[in-house]
Amino acid sequence: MPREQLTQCPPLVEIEIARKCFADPESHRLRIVLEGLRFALRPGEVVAVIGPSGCGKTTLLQLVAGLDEDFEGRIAWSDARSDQPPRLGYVFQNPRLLPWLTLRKNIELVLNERAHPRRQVDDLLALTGLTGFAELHANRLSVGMQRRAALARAFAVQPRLLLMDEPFVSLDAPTAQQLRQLLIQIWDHTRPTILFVTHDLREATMLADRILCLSSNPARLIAEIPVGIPRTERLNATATEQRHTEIRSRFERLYV
Ligand SMILES: Nc1ncnc2c1ncn2[C@@H]1O[C@H](COP(=O)(O)OP(=O)(O)OP(=O)(O)O)[C@@H](O)[C@H]1O
Repeated sequence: MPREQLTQCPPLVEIEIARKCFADPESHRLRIVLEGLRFALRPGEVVAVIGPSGCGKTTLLQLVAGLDEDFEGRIAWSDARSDQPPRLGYVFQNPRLLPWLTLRKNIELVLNERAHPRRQVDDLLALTGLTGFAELHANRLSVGMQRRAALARAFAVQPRLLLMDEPFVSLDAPTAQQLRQLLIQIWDHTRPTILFVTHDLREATMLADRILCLSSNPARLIAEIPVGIPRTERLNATATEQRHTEIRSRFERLYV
C-alpha cells in the first residue's frame, strides 16, 4: 500500500507507555527503562525499532504483545470491544523451536486443530523453502533453516500484527539477506502490520516504512524517520542503498 494511503488508515493499535520500570537485580531499586513512548501502528505498516543495546527494545515488544502488563500507560487496539491484542505472531531472537518435535509438528502446534494443518503447513514450508525438511527434528536444522521455520510458524497463525525481535541476527550476510527477501515476499501474501527490532540500519531501511529511534535508558522516542521506498522497490538494492546512505547521516547525528 502506498505510504500516503497508509497514513490515512485508522491505527491498528495506539501505544502509550508513560513509564516501564524494572527492579535492579542488585540494589532492588526501581529503574525506569521506557518513558514517554507514544506511537501508533497502522494496518499493513512495517515499522522498525532501533536503539542502543539494552535500552528496552525487547521490553517494548513484550508490552505490545501483552506478555508483560506491568507498566504505566495503555495499549489501545482498534477493535474497541476488546482490550486484547488481535492475532499476533512473534519471532523471538532465538527461534525457540522444540528440538524433540519435527519441523512440521513445530508449526502445527500453533494451528487451530479444526483447520487443515497438513495443507497449510505444506504451503508455508514451500513458501519458506523448507519443503523436504518437514519430518526432520528441529535440532537437525541449520540455524538459517530454524529462522525460516520461525518465520513459517509466525505466519501460520495469519497474524494481524507480527512482532519480530532481531529475527536475522547471527546469520551470515547472504543467508540474512535471503531471509529479508523471503519476509518481503511472504508479507505480500497477507500484509500484516509488522513491528520489528533491529540493530541494522540497512535492514531497517530495506524492510520498514518508518524507523523509530530510541534513546538510551530511560528509552524515549528521539526520532521517527520515514523510509519512503515503495514496496515494489524493496528488492532493488540500488534504491535501498541510496536511501540507507541518507538515513545513516541523520542517524549518526542522532547518536553522537
Ligand atoms: N525481567 C527483568 N528484570 C529486570 N531487568 C530487566 C528485565 N528484563 C530486562 N531488564 C533490563 O531492562 C533493560 C532493557 O532490556 P531489553 O532486553 O528490553 O533491552 P534491548 O534494547 O532489547 O537490549 P539488546 O539490544 O541488547 O537486545 C536492560 O537493562 C535489562 O537488563
